[in-house]
Amino acid sequence: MAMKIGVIGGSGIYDIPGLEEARWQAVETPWGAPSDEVLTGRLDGIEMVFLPRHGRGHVHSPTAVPYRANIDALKRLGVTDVISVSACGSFREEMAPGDFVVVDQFIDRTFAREKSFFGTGGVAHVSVAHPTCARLSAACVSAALDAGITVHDGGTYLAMEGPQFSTLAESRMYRAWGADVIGMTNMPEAKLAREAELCYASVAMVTDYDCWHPEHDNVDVAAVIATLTGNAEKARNLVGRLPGLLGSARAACPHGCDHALEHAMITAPDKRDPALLARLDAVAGRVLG
Ligand SMILES: CSC[C@H]1O[C@H](OP(=O)(O)O)[C@H](O)[C@@H]1O
Ligand SMILES: Nc1ncnc2[nH]cnc12
Repeated sequence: MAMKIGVIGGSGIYDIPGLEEARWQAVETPWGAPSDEVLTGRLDGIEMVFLPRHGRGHVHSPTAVPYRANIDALKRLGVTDVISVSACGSFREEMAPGDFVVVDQFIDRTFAREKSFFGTGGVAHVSVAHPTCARLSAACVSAALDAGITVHDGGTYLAMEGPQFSTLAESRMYRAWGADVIGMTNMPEAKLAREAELCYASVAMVTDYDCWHPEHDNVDVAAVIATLTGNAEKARNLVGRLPGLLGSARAACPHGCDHALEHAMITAPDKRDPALLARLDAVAGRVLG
């Protein structure tokens, strides 16, 4: 199978320059419109699809990002591996602004979003014990090291609803829970990628110390943007190295991301809702036949 890399760009990352035959194109999905048109093209001979999570011009709030449409659109376009690039706050002294964290765990505190492609008439339960792909994450760590970025291999990302930043009590509590970084978007994105049988890795770029650190100012958008200006360049450098590391011929995922739905559907075939099955054509077509 051919490798096709999808990149979801977060705050401060609204395009990726340097794609060959780059073209912005609209994609329709049964879950509505994605955040924006997608940018398709090739990098070092590998097909790439880029999607700005909040839309160009940062239109969608974290709650309003159409997560299901975004993941469906990438799947529909034949993407096999998704790299999420996000801004985040840090709960650890040693994870400093400017550092990257290749996240491997999440605590999902979001509550106002559609979190699954499945539902009445088509119930499925996938495992998210290991919510990111270890193979793809390892490639991101290598790409970051090659690019001279200070990168932390693994970390727990707390996904909050927002759009307001955390209170001091929340920030202290999340630290005590063992969270390493905080953001507003990687959930339900990671869960939906798993349901769609896509390998998913999350590169979180530290922009601030949230509000827990006695020697740093409380986070605000100006601080995030100031750090992001440098981080965005680093992120593009990282992404530019991925085609060389991943290669064009893709072996099946050794961790089973691309077979996550194998034993997940529990609704009896004669009880399934044809309308829902139709919407699942791209996401679950492999198992629904
Ligand atoms: C602009 S500060 C808060 C905003 O930034 C992060 O966005 P993303 O995860 O898409 O990079 C954070 O999650 C909030 O949405
Ligand atoms: N401290 C923070 N909390 C939530 N989302 C963020 N994105 C960047 N910094 C953040």
